[in-house]
Amino acid sequence: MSLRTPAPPAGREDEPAPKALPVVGRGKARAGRAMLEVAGLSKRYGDVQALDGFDLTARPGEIVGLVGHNGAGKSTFVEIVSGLIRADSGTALIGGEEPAKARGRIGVSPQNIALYPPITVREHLKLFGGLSGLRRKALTDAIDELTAALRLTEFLDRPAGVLSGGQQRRTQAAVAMIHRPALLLLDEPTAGADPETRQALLDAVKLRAADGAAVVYTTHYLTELTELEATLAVAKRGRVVARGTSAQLLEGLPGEVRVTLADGTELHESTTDPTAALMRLLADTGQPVVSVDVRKPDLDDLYRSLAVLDGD
Ligand SMILES: Nc1ncnc2c1ncn2[C@@H]1O[C@H](COP(=O)(O)OP(=O)(O)OP(=O)(O)O)[C@@H](O)[C@H]1O
Repeated sequence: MSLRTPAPPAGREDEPAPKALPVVGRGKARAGRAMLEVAGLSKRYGDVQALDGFDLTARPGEIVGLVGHNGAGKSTFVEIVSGLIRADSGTALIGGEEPAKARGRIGVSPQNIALYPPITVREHLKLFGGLSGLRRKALTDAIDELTAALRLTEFLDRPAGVLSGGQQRRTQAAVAMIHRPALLLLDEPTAGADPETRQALLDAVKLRAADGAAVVYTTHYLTELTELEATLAVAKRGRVVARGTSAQLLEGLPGEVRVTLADGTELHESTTDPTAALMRLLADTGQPVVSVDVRKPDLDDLYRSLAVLDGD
């Protein structure tokens, strides 16, 4: 890739936040040098500026939840860091090395399934584990452990092409993890997944992070990032506009209280104090209440708050 801007110094997340970032937090980040250091990445496709100064770091053991609207540039970032495409400018370093040199240290689960239909789950894992240097018992142990964690054991000898969508997603994740990469890039790994598939993936990701991998996990589901205890990076128009824990980023944002009355009337209030709002709504209903729903602030609320800050 073309690399024109200098590499960022180690530990840059310790520096004061640029003004554009509402919150900066380090979450579970371990001390020491970041495994992933991305600074000022730009990428243009014709008229579309897909990335426009994208910065992100991830430390060993940290799970970074990369969120943002469709088209914010998340997959383009993943493709550049995994060495599939080149940036126009900026730096992407994995353990201090460019993506092309760091391939063996990266595991990628792309947004679109990329498996070989005729070959089995076991053959996929033997192939990718073998390419990274795993042999004999180490390889079979790694396959057994990972497929058990991802609840894939019973599908080991089935060709990828006949697996269900959820089974393929888990196989894709297994291919990304088999060589215990230092950097794991998972691009919407649970898209379309049922609850069991989702849980298996989340459990496996947590194990890898506990093992010391730096993980970048793109998703549209905040609940997954809460379960993963991920720090959040919010992408917008090709750059990261907010960084912190979900508690930090959501603090002070209003959720919603909704009360449905017997005659079908719906009362709702956007509020940061659901108890007080509920008391207010219930005080003068004058008829039986059918249901009460309290919604905590979510990613949509976060995006809206950032849009207000940006003057959108
Ligand atoms: N190969 C390509 N050719 C042309 N435009 C592209 C290409 N890849 C991405 N883009 C454009 O770049 C922008 C960023 O796309 P990207 O896929 O990175 O967004 P994203 O945040 O991953 O979105 P989503 O949440 O929908 O997956 C979009 O406007 C997209 O249309």
